Amino acid sequence: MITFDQLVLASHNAGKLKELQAMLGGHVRVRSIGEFSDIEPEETGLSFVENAILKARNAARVSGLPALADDSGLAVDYLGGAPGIYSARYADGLGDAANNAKLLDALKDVPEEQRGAQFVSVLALVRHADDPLPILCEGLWHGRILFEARGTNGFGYDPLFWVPERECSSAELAAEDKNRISHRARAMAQLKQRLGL
Ligand SMILES: O=c1nc[nH]c2c1ncn2[C@H]1C[C@H](O)[C@@H](COP(=O)(O)OP(=O)(O)OP(=O)(O)O)O1
Ligand SMILES: [Mg+2]
Repeated sequence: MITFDQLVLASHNAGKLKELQAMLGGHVRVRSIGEFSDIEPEETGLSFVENAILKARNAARVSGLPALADDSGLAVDYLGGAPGIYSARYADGLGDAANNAKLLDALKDVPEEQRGAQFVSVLALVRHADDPLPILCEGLWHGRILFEARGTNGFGYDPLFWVPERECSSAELAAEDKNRISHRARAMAQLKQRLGL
């Protein structure tokens, strides 16, 4: 079993960091990549897995600590799984509001029953930068894309993601509730099991 007393979170996204900290904070001392570097590695992989490993290795390299990365995104059925690994860059780097506007526009004439989507999270944990055996965990969260934004909690595509099991949008969930049922929560539950936490 892997043991360590500190872990660096390899994310530059404040919303994601907050969620990962809330899920892990009680178990291990969590540091943030921002303490070590402001430079975001280019996400050149073709899969969530490749990008998660790439971000984790980069964080381990700059920090000298074990590192955990999340690569995540929204896969929309009607769009053949897009924006997927390109979710953060969907509107050419213009940010969450532009990404959400572009998605609403792409689905503007699509009826409710064809608006299915999944959030995907892959977590990669490396013990050091060259770790030959990263731990990988994944989580999916099924829902639907709304016709307009609802709610102000969370980040990213949360205002557009309808959560059938709660009958509200992801941005209308309290943080603690989202952190129990989200894609990231599911991946994290697996990771904790793997680590014996
Ligand atoms: O729970 C979520 N609620 C709403 N939106 C979400 C969620 N989870 C991922 N997403 C969206 C945000 C971003 O558009 C993309 C992740 O992109 P991704 O590259 O993994 O993260 P990022 O660039 O924001 O930060 P970083 O790479 O430094 O961890 O998917
Ligand atoms: Mg990113």
